[in-house]
Amino acid sequence: MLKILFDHMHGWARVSFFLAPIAIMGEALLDLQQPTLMARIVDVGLARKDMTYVWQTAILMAVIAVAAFALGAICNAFSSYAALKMGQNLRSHMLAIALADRDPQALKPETLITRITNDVTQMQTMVSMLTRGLIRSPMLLFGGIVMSMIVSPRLSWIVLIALPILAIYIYVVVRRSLPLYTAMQGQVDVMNRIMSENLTGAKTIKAYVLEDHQRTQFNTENHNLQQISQRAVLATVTLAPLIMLVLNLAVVAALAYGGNLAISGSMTTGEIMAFVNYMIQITTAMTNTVNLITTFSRAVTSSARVSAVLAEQAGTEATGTLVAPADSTIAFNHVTFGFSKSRPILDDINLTVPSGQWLGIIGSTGSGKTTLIALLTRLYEHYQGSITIGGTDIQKISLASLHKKITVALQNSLLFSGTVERNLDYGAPQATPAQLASGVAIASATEFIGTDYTAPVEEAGKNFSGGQRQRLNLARAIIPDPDILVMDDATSAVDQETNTAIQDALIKNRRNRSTIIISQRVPNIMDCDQIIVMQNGRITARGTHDELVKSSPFYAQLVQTQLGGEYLD
Ligand SMILES: Nc1ncnc2c1ncn2[C@@H]1O[C@H](COP(=O)(O)OP(=O)(O)OP(=O)(O)O)[C@@H](O)[C@H]1O
Repeated sequence: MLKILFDHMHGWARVSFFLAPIAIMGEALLDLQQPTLMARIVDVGLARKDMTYVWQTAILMAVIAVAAFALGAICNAFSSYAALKMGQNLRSHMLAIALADRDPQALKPETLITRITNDVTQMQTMVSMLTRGLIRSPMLLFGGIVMSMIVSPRLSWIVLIALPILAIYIYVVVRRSLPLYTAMQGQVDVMNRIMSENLTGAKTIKAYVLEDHQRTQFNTENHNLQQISQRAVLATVTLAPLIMLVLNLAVVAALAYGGNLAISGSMTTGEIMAFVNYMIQITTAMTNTVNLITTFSRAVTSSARVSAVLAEQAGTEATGTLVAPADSTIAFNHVTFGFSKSRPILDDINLTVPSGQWLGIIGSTGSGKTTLIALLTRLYEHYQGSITIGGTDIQKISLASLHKKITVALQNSLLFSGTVERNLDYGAPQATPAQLASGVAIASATEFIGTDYTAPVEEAGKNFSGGQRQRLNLARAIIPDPDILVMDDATSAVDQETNTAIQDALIKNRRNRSTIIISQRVPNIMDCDQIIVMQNGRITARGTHDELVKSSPFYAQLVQTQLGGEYLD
């Protein structure tokens, strides 16, 4: 955990982290002087009726109080700065890892959100408390014990009885409550997942009239959270009152026994007052230590969850520094890939798409078409065989250069909230108005967005229909003018007429661009230079449309179903 903290504190934040405890040490030392000075006012000043001594000591106490205040404030400022900077850096780092993660399944959004917000906040609280409390509380605790014994050695048995009782009780409570707090954090993750499913899937839930089912599921988990929280709270509910009870009993014992000693003349009033004050300091320090232990343990759980995210970095550090070659020939050489070792999703794929050619991919659902593109864009890298572009292994090409060369329009690409323009120039911030207009026209999006690109886009583009969203996505992929354009079922929700218009516009503007079209619609791919048929992770047939209708029963069947018998002749 400390490594995570240090790694995310730089410059002044790190200096502040070390200066804060020094300041608080000064504050604690000064605080420890006050009860002794108070005793002197009573025992020396008041007893001798020496008002000069009383005033001098009182002024000294006031100066010490102001100095302690200043040191406390300095410590707070330093520790807050260190905590805020650490949190800021850690959050940015985690988000960068999440964005760079090329396996979107690895980091689940709902747990990621709790980790970036809640868990980092826990760690920030711990940095503040660590710098303040880790030094101050033990100093006040042990300093208070030592000082109380020096000031009133005859009352020290009260401390020696009270403190072990408290220490044992605190140990038992903390041991019982810590696992419950850890379980609470896990349950918050579950709640976040259900909340996010309910909110994002609201339409589906309504369509299937599943409101009651979802409500029951939510209420069950909500009840579980309440139960765990209740058990955690119950485990600690007696702690603070017990500390107060022991303190009060100790004070009563000090007054009773100390009073006796005072009457017999073997102890002074000031010594009793100082002892009582030290007892208050000791119990306050104990309460703070308990809070520190709870915060610390929560932060330990949080840091384990945060470090699981940071560990993803090992898998996300992109290799490759080369610039993508000008030649766009794509080659898959004996590529085999699976999410688990037992089940290959792509099995010995061999494929060449010469520069500037069009490739059509058709096949059964789940046959690995999208995965093929995921490999080409380096979303997953643990495959056997090699993939090259222009003869260069794609793993040697920098991600930035690769993604400039290839753009992908997916079936369900996300639109970001903002304006149409912000979405269109996402991959090409320098695009000119003419380039934007050209991309929009090719994607047949002009009819519904017109030429005013300042129109608003709501969260996830929900103020557009499915087909309109796809056309905006397609425009976004075309605007950077990539050498290789991939369309993965990118027009599946678009009506037939618009689909044909898009096909025609793509052909008209093809220049020398390689294009890969994944589609279940034969008309979308039938004019491609090469078509591959995929089934169960393998390429089972390849050729032109005319060749495939003869050689592939699967393809011929699709043509028969979608276009009718005359296309088979
Ligand atoms: N992240 C993942 N983890 C585990 N399995 C996955 C993952 N992504 C895809 N798969 C599995 O890989 C197989 C191929 O999926 P892929 O999306 O490539 O198929 P597809 O041919 O594009 O299908 P469709 O036409 O339905 O879009 C499927 O069986 C799918 O269940």
